[in-house]
Amino acid sequence: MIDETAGGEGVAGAPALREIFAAALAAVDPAVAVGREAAVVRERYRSGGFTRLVVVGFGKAAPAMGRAIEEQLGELVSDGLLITRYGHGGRPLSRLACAEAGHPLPDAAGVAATRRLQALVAGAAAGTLLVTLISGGGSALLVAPAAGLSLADKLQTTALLLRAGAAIDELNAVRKHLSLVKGGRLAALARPAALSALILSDVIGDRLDVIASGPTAPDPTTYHDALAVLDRYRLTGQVPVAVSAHLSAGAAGRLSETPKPGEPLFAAVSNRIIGSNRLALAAARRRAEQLGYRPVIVSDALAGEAVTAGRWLAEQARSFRLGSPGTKLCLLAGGETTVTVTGAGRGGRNMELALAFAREIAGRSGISLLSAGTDGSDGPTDAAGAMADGSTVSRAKALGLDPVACLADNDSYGFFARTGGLFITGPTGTNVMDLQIVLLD
Ligand SMILES: O=C(O)[C@H](O)CO
Repeated sequence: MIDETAGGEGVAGAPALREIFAAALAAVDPAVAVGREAAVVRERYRSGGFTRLVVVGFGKAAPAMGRAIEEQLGELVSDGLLITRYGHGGRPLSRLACAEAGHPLPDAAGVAATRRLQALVAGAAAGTLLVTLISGGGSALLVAPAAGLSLADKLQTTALLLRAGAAIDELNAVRKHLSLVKGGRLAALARPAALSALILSDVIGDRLDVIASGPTAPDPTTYHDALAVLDRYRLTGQVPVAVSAHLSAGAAGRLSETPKPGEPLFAAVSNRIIGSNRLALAAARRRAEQLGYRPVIVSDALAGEAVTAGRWLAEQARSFRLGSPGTKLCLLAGGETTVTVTGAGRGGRNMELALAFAREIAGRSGISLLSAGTDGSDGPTDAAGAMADGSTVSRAKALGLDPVACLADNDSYGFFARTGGLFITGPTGTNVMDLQIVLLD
């Protein structure tokens, strides 16, 4: 998946950090993950007596997943459409069409592509198996505003929630109740066809109803929950009038709810998580062991401010070092942190975490860290993340760089670009959040 990585020069553990990260990524390569499931889909198709196989997909990994389906099940595929982010389509597919659209904010191209996808799904008759490929970013890319709402209404609501710092389950509880396809409604549209969803999870806890706003999963949330989210972030009076009117009408029972757990329509739906951060962590653990480290997964749900997470990881490193002197250890964490931007610099959550970590371990030998996004991008930069060790801060100071000032300015990219810690992979084709690898040599 990644042929070559660059960066991390001067960081003591860089070669092992790179190897462990590459092993984690290989385990969640969409082609490998879809390949593992292809036999299950083929068997369902055969034993269920299906006569047509239609493929739809949406998310950042949709093209890679679609390509794997073509390779494994190509002769069965009658039709299909994928929707991905601008610039992520890659080389043309042979049986599936691929449309590109706006992400993280949806756009008119997304609405148009979703209309085509809805037509394909609604037209699937009994005897059709609809293979649905779902990955992170799906909420923005599969976009069909509910009746009475416009794309602008959805855009404004999403932007307000993102800026207010709403968690992904909260954001998606609202999105599900403003949509014709999210929150299980795509599965409803597919009836009487049967549906097999293959899902690459990019959310902590792998909740089916949260990943890409759960278009094929039962939705445990309600219009009341969506209104409660707006209330929690004091956005009730700020979202467009059409949005609050829609949610209030739903809460008053005047609109149909999203399909709920236990509804008969889900009897024909199989939702399978084929790749996740936990799977990546498990592969990282195996590779670390092969390299002679004792691996410890210290968190599979690392969230909150990146700086706080970086300090916490440094604290873990110090206490594991104290508790097991002389043992080669590999501490592993996974999840997705956030950055509250107050400065004018460039950076991303992984680089910011690594900078905070570097400050805490400054001057110590035998500790190194890699923090990186599995999709190969960290914030609006060309880096996946950064590496740091006990010499990072002194290298920075020798260059006249002040780590505290860089952190205050959210300029972690500038910091690591000059100290040599940037970790660059290019787009990896997958997305299962972030990984942190700490080596204690
Ligand atoms: O699309 C989304 O909703 C996020 O990437 C979480 O899956």
